[in-house]
Amino acid sequence: MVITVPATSANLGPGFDTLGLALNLRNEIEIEKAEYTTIDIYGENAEYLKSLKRNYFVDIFNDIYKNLTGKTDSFSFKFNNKIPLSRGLGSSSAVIVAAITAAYEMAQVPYKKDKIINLALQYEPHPDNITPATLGGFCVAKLKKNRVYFLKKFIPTNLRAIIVIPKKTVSTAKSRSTLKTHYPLKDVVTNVSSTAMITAAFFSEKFDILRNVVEDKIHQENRMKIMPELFRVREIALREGALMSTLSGSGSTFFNLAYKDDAYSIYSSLKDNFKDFDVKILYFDNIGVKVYN
Ligand SMILES: Nc1ncnc2c1ncn2[C@@H]1O[C@H](COP(=O)(O)OP(=O)(O)O)[C@@H](O)[C@H]1O
Ligand SMILES: N[C@@H](CCOP(=O)(O)O)C(=O)O
Repeated sequence: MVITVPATSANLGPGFDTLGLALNLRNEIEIEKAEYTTIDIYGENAEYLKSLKRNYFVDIFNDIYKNLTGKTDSFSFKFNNKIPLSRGLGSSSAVIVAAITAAYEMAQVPYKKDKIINLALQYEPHPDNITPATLGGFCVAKLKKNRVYFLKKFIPTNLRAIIVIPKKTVSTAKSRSTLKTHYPLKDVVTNVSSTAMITAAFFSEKFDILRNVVEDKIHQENRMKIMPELFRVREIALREGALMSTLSGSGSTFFNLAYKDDAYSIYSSLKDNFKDFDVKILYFDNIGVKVYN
């Protein structure tokens, strides 16, 4: 069995722990029953992942598989990773969602994708990566009494993502611990209104308005201070015609949304100005986690 899962860009600026979308940059995992467990890792951060005593995917897969079957069978795992770790592209969510889905598939227990999302919460307590990683598209998600409520919108094919990936890693957990717990009412209103406008823009496909309504007062400026170059990334992207330019998740990646006809000029300007960063033009993913038997 082969399972693939997309990278995700969460928050989209003001939509902290709420908004996220899926990118066509996918991890691929090949799993077969075996006489004894083997793990082969290729692609992004392969040497680091091979150096770890435990594998996050295998641990989650075995947990869920044992809960479903009562057994601890052996499997061969072959990872071909395209999502860089700890760069704000939802690598941990991709692992969680793929591992849970794979366990259900190998256990041959029927499931719906909302089951995957709600089970993933036990490993990642914010739904803004796990929801688009599971469903694809643009997702708005709310956590209430340990259950995720979500809506998904297909992202039209005339849009592109231009992502700027610094070498610097950011641990999401550590980054979250630095955030304030109390905010002035005016800042809260800024985030509420901006998040509502972004959601409405995606659902109505009225994207031009994004140039004027994306503001965040909760986390971005604080997080971007660890890499001041990111303020310049945003300035150049918006100058070159990006519809919105936001920190991707907890960072360090910056996410830029553009019409496909504007994407290359934004890409070129960013590539010319940030030679040490990896800059990519990506299609969006509207499928989410996918299984090929
Ligand atoms: N492909 C992978 N295989 C195994 N573990 C992974 C993989 N991708 C991510 N992880 C785990 O998730 C951690 C990164 O999670 P996190 O700090 O939330 O970064 P991100 O912003 O990419 O989600 C890694 O340190 C590793 O423990
Ligand atoms: N809402 C979360 C999103 C984290 O995304 P990641 O891709 O950095 O894991 C947060 O802002 O902490």
